[in-house]
Amino acid sequence: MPRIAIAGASGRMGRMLIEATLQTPGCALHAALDRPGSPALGQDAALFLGRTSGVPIGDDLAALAGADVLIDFTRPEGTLAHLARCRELGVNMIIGTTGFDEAGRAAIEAASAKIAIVSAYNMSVGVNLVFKLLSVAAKVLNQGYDVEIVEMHHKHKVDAPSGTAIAMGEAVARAWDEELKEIATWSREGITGERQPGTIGFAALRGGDVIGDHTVVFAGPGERVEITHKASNRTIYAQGSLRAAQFLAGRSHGHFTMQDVLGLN
Ligand SMILES: NC(=O)C1=CN([C@@H]2O[C@H](COP(=O)(O)OP(=O)(O)OC[C@H]3O[C@@H](n4cnc5c(N)ncnc54)[C@H](OP(=O)(O)O)[C@@H]3O)[C@@H](O)[C@H]2O)C=CC1
Ligand SMILES: O=C(O)C1=N[C@H](C(=O)O)C[C@H](O)C1
Repeated sequence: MPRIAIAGASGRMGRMLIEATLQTPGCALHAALDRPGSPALGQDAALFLGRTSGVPIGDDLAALAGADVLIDFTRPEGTLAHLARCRELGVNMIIGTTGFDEAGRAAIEAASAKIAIVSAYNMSVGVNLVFKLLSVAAKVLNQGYDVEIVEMHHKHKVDAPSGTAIAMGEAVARAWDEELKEIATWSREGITGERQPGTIGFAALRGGDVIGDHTVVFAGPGERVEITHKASNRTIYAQGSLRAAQFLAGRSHGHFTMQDVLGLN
């Protein structure tokens, strides 16, 4: 039975994860964390569900001791602080946070020599299937097709483009034997000149309560292929995270993705 700690306990994803953990037979809620100064500190982690779990929300990372896995959907700086403590304590991690820079990604990779980590910019089954579809589409539509990635999220999202959009761009770039950072056009404004062939364009829309929509457009001569995923409930990310926690049970180290968890690799 994985003993699960959850970071960002009062956040949008933290709450979904607490609910899913409490509802999943074989999973136990071990600790709930939020940042120092959070108004949620001291509350029962399940208060928002109108029930009690016996686990108060705290900011002391010592509460991680004895957990099998920390599920972390917070911010890069929070996740990296949690990563350091998990590494010391030998607690595995599921990382859903987006917006890491290269140094952050390298820190996660380095920590995976000591603890087992699943990190993924999108934990849903559907998006992970889309990564596969994109790889096939990009191999077929590899000449004369312009790729544009459009995403829309709720008005509270702080990073752009979304981690998922970046991962979709990476799936296309990989299929073309390219590095995304060499061929990405992250945004456009003003007199941009004509589109350069072989580039991947990104557009990020923000508004309302949109959970997460992503479309990859392959625009070619005389036709357009569009591959779209739309999230209508955050439970898809929580369920994927719990699958990842079960996947890590008994693993001591290594860096895995949701493709590994879902057997898509
Ligand atoms: N991989 C995936 O499948 C998904 C990834 N995400 C990603 O997960 C992250 C969280 O999203 P969401 O739940 O919507 O965000 P929220 O802002 O709703 O929740 C974030 C939580 O983390 C806390 N937090 C913020 N900064 C820190 C810090 N430095 N240390 C510790 N805790 C901190 C927040 O506390 P406070 O509110 O007090 O600041 C809050 O409780 C984002 O990066 C998002 O892109 C989201 C959905 C799916
Ligand atoms: O912030 C969100 O909400 C989401 N973030 C992830 C991302 O950046 O891709 C996953 C999902 O799209 C929701």
